[in-house]
Amino acid sequence: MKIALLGYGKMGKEIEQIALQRGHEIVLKINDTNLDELTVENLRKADVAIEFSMPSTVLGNIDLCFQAGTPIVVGTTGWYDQFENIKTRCAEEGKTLFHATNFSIGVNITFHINKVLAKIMNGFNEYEVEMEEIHHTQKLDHPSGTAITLAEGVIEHMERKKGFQAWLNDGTEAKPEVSADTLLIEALRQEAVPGTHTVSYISSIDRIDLRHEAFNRKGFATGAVIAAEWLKDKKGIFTMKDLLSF
Ligand SMILES: NC(=O)C1=CN([C@@H]2O[C@H](COP(=O)(O)OP(=O)(O)OC[C@H]3O[C@@H](n4cnc5c(N)ncnc54)[C@H](O)[C@@H]3O)[C@@H](O)[C@H]2O)C=CC1
Ligand SMILES: O=C(O)C1=N[C@H](C(=O)O)C[C@H](O)C1
Repeated sequence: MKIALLGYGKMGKEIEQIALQRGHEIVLKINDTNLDELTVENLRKADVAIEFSMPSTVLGNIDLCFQAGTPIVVGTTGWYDQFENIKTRCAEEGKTLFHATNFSIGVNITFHINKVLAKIMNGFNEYEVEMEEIHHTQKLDHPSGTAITLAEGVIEHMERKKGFQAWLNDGTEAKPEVSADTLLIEALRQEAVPGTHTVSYISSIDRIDLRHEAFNRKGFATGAVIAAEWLKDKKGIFTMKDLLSF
């Protein structure tokens, strides 16, 4: 396949390696030094675009791919307030978009177990639930997209939680007081951490942790390339649940 990489930073470079290993060709690589090459005409030369840029640039890139008619795989996080608009546009205009807050298979297994665990813990009110995400210091958004998906999984299955609130624990703000029906997500930023997520259930006598720790970015990159391959000849909006068989 001919692939356009929209965002050639940490993830774009990792995806390039995996894509080449799997026999694909990179026909366009965009970062902030060559934005003049980011055109509808150039996007039409690609079978698929893989988008890992920034919260402030992702919507423009989705729009350009829709204009070009080029299917797009979106890994960028921090734009989900616009998700329903994009979903509607994708359906109305007959376009193709694959999105995931996390493309790693291990995280998607964790998403599944998280829902099962929340269903069980719904019956055990003596446990409080909280969440922690740790990422590298260059990360622009918080909480992470993955933490949002995990929080949504808990809220869907646990009656005593109705929403979530994020706390960037960087020393500038005290831990917020949250109401009993709010799930607190603590975001920590530490040098070079690719992504660690923990959902904890804590009672006065014990603690259960569901934790996923990425050792590097290979899992995210491999999942994104597999999604791009899977998307070939499909129309509509998809995510990892459509691709995986559990
Ligand atoms: N869904 C997933 O599995 C994963 C998602 N991510 C998300 O992917 C995004 C990118 O992450 P990183 O590669 O670590 O960031 P990064 O900061 O290393 O790379 C972003 C790149 O985008 C480029 N860029 C700037 N303007 C652009 C434009 N208009 N169009 C295209 N590219 C542009 C920058 O020059 C930079 O090279 C983040 O939102 C991150 O949260 C990261 C890892 C996994
Ligand atoms: O910015 C990152 O690096 C990551 N972002 C994604 C997220 O926000 O969940 C996925 C992964 O955790 C790495």
